[in-house]
Amino acid sequence: MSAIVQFESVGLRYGTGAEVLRDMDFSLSKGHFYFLTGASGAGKTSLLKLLYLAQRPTRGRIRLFGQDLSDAGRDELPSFRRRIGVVFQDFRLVRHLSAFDNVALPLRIAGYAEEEIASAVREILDWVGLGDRAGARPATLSGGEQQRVAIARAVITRPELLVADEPTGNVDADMAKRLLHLFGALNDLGTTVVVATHDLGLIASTPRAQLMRLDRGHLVDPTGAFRNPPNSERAERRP
Ligand SMILES: Nc1ncnc2c1ncn2[C@@H]1O[C@H](COP(=O)(O)OP(=O)(O)OP(=O)(O)O)[C@@H](O)[C@H]1O
Repeated sequence: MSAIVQFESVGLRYGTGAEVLRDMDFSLSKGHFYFLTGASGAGKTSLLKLLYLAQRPTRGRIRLFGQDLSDAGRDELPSFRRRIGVVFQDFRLVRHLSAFDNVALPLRIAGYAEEEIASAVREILDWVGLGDRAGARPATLSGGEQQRVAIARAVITRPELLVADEPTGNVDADMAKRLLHLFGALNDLGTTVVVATHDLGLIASTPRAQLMRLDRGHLVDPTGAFRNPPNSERAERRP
């Protein structure tokens, strides 16, 4: 199985502070499903930012889709970003656009026909249980509803890599399961999924997923970290 992401001796610091990520050496296999866990402040969001190219590492090398990012110029980054779907912790919906238009945005940018966009957006909004709120602006939606719009927007293009930061933090357990099912369906279509979460129940209910655990900026047990649950025999048998 080929790697979609490779980190080699990667470190990240903000400004002149101490490194918040250090000695990151790992690779993610194409088409796999990963959970990223760790205490608050361990560096999960920072690691995801490196994955969706909102931050560059302060040392080391990252290869994404087989290309070394240190060789990529700023003008090349948008073409990488188009291949990545992101669910931000704070949603980042466009305030003056309806739920429908927020979800449609990536397809419009990619130049799809309006007819195609309409059916795709309706389908995904139904999936996340917001079929009847398509015309609502973000300010009139609850936190959980906004989160579901953000998820719909991130998955609508069937990205090669989906990166989600606490995507079920604002929804109830039933909706969390449903959203995980959606991520699973996308994963079945070949998308590599990386989900940062504190929700151990979610992890336990997703046996296909592998586990990455961060402890104060360090990936714990890089050789054994990619198992769910860690060190189980079942996980050992994965290809
Ligand atoms: N823009 C920034 N400037 C300076 N320090 C930052 C910045 N963003 C994060 N940090 C610091 O980096 C460390 C890791 O933060 P990060 O947000 O990646 O952790 P996290 O595991 O996602 O936490 P949480 O679960 O609370 O979201 C923390 O010590 C944090 O204070």
